[in-house]
Amino acid sequence: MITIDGLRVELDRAVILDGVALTVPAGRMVGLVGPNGAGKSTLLRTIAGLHRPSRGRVLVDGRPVHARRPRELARMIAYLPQDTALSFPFTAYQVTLMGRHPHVGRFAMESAADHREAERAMAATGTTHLAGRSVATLSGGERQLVLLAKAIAQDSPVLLADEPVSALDLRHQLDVLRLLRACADAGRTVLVVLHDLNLAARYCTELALLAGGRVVADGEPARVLTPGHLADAYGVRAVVRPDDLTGSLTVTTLENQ
Ligand SMILES: Nc1ncnc2c1ncn2[C@@H]1O[C@H](COP(=O)(O)OP(=O)(O)OP(=O)(O)O)[C@@H](O)[C@H]1O
Repeated sequence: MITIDGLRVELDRAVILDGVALTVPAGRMVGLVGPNGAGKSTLLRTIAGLHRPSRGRVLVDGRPVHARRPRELARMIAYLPQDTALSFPFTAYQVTLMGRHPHVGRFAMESAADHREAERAMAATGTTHLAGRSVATLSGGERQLVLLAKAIAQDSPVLLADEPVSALDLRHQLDVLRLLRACADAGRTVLVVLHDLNLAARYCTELALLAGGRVVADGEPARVLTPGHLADAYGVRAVVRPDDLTGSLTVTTLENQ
């Protein structure tokens, strides 16, 4: 579904990503992990068509993202940004319903089916009780969940989420990652930026570890989360062990190198 090859992205004449290659088939949930400033958000934004590669290519469903018209791209890709600040006083329901816009005719109103999708997305993200609230008055976590509802309502084959659990409590973190994984299991392609390596190992089918604008390692969590890769990428000493309870890997950091 997503093919990235020899990707170089420059912003304000600085090279942010270089030589990035990544292939993500449908039905996978890939966690983008790596230190601050590694280029994770830039990579997600480039796949979303918001940055233009200076070299290489980003194909979604076989076509370069930049060759697609915005509306067509919005039907292919839902993008949940890291910054969830919303300055307009729309209600949470109106914001969620905006996820349906790529599917609504130019001068048409949302159909009953669009409303049903929005309601379903709010139920799936546990935000139904916020429907009538102005998004300007929501807490950071509530806003993050409503923007996820909007992305889910968009019902696109590709879902890109930049740190979707950064403002969430323990319970909501699990709910959201379970929901994203269910989207992948249902055949969507999910790319998610996460800082919590334990959650990433538990919920993602694959990981891509970025550092300094390059992919240090990618593949199954056990291939990526090795002490050597973590030392290279983060400059920390870490122990990686299987967790008896979850069955996935856990990373314990010992100290900075
Ligand atoms: N418009 C820009 N002009 C110049 N440099 C930029 C621009 N946008 C981002 N950068 C730089 O690119 C690098 C990668 O940024 P990016 O936001 O992709 O990192 P990240 O891995 O998502 O980091 P974090 O985990 O802190 O969110 C950073 O050093 C950042 O300062």
